[in-house]
Amino acid sequence: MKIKELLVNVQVEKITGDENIEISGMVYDSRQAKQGDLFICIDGFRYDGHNFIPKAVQNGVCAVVIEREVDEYIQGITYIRVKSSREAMASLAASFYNYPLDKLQLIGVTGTNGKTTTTYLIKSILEQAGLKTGLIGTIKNIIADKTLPATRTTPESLDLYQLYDKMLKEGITHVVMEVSSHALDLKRVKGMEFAAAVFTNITQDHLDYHKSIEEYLKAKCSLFKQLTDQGTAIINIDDNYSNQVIESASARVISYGINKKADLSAEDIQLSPKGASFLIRGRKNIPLSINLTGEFNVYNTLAAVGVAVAFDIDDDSIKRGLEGIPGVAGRFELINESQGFSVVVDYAHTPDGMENVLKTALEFVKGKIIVVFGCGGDRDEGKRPLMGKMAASYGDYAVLTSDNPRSEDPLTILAAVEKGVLDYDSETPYIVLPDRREAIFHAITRACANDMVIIFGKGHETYQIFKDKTISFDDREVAREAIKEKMADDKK
Ligand SMILES: CC(=O)N[C@H]1[C@@H](OP(=O)(O)OP(=O)(O)OC[C@H]2O[C@@H](n3ccc(=O)[nH]c3=O)[C@H](O)[C@@H]2O)O[C@H](CO)[C@@H](O)[C@@H]1O[C@H](C)C(=O)N[C@@H](C)C(=O)N[C@H](CCC(=O)O)C(=O)O
Ligand SMILES: Nc1ncnc2c1ncn2[C@@H]1O[C@H](COP(=O)(O)OP(=O)(O)OP(=O)(O)O)[C@@H](O)[C@H]1O
Ligand SMILES: N[C@H](CCC[C@H](N)C(=O)O)C(=O)O
Ligand SMILES: [Mg+2]
Repeated sequence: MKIKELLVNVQVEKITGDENIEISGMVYDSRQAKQGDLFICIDGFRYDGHNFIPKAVQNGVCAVVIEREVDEYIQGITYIRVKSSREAMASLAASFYNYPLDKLQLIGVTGTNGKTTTTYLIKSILEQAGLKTGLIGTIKNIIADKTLPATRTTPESLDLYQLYDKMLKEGITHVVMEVSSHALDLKRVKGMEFAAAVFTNITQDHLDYHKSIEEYLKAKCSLFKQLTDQGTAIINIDDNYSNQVIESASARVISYGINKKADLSAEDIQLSPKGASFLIRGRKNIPLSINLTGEFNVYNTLAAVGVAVAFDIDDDSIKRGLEGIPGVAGRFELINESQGFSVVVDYAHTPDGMENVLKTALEFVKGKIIVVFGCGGDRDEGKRPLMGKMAASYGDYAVLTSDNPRSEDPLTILAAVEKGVLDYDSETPYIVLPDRREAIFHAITRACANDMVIIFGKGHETYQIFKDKTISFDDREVAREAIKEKMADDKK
């Protein structure tokens, strides 16, 4: 494709060099550049992509997109200067892949918690209705029967278009994706129009990035300005910020909730460790028995039903779709080795997520609740004491441990968490064990009949990120090992 043709929807400030040259691919990372590629320079948080132009040229790129003047203009290379490289990337990718979104129905899910779960529920309903649905999100990206690894919740615009293109080639008609606040702020979904957008909730997280809850909310709200004219906003009316989200919606709204009057609500909610049963009321009246527990999953279900209403899906498909899901990996996943106590691996990594799960556990756990958790390094520091407070207020015993310390010292993170435990309630017994394996073994060794050990924070993750290395680590595998060892010891 000629550069000139690619630039139709891009606001170009200046072109230096030949705009008639052909490009064969696009990249935003010099390390991935190949012969004939266009390299898009992004001025990032750690590096400035403009500094890697010589490296990209060495790797064969014939053109670059820049957003500032550079010291040296290499001969034979076409330079396209734009106002914003990230915005230009989204437009360039759309035209490079020949506008796949013209033929796909896009459904976006945003909110602090519940995005992954809700996307799986939506996919399941749409597929029961016979609609071929692709999925993009935290755990993995799914295209028909293929799965592709996910490195982030919402990929960069270029990677998104690559996925849409693949999906279209596989006959997919609907795409359900998580849209993180980072993605909205960093223009990863710039220019993409959504047929439906879901707002799950906003609670404390990511204030390292957004700096204030208002900025965080503003990023989330922007998704609802990207709805098509016939699109639908599906909004959790019980959330404190729902009004602001509704105000920003450029299309019709379907509300859902349990406490306030809503278009879709739930009644007669019964929870057990294995699932929940309830009646959907309002725009749909459907009795349901799902394999996901907790009131928060009733909310996620209502959100998915809202999308089904938007697409005019029949009740049978909705029921089969929701009841057919066995659970979502690492979300309240029960680890069962026939031990006499329960072990749960859950991805809660915010105070609100923890509170929801702990409140759910209190509904049916007869013994003690033992909580194993930590907080991510290089992430919102404000949530650390708050998560400590949740463990102290709902747990009977807390094991504070590492959860992806990244560039930080694990003990510094744990000191902030410990402060939350102590400030809330100095009576709750706890121990600090930075080694996560040791922490999980310790918790499981202490569990007695009818207790529940809840291991928070890493869910489906299969790694632990430290300053200098990333190691393989899977809470579910380690928990199984610990249970088996305890059962063998108990027999002795
Ligand atoms: C805050 C954030 O999102 N940062 C993302 C951002 O980083 P950055 O702008 O700082 O990029 P950078 O590393 O400084 O590099 C600048 C540019 O130089 C390029 N480069 C760099 C080195 C080199 O040798 N050659 C080269 O060309 C890079 O490819 C990039 O284009 O752009 C990078 C490239 O696209 C991303 O990898 C990086 O995500 C990092 C890994 C990250 O951790 N992001 C998290 C916070 C995130 O996005 N999370 C959300 C929400 C999670 C949730 O709650 O669900 C998500 O959607 O996953
Ligand atoms: N609707 C909800 N409200 C509050 N907490 C929830 C909700 N749904 C799930 N959770 C909790 O949050 C955890 C993460 O859920 P999920 O992966 O669906 O959220 P997410 O928004 O995709 O998270 P991420 O931001 O990491 O992508 C779950 O393990 C559970 O503890
Ligand atoms: N998407 C979230 C996931 C956090 C999961 C937790 N294990 C951590 O590493 O903090 C983030 O990147 O903030
Ligand atoms: Mg997610």
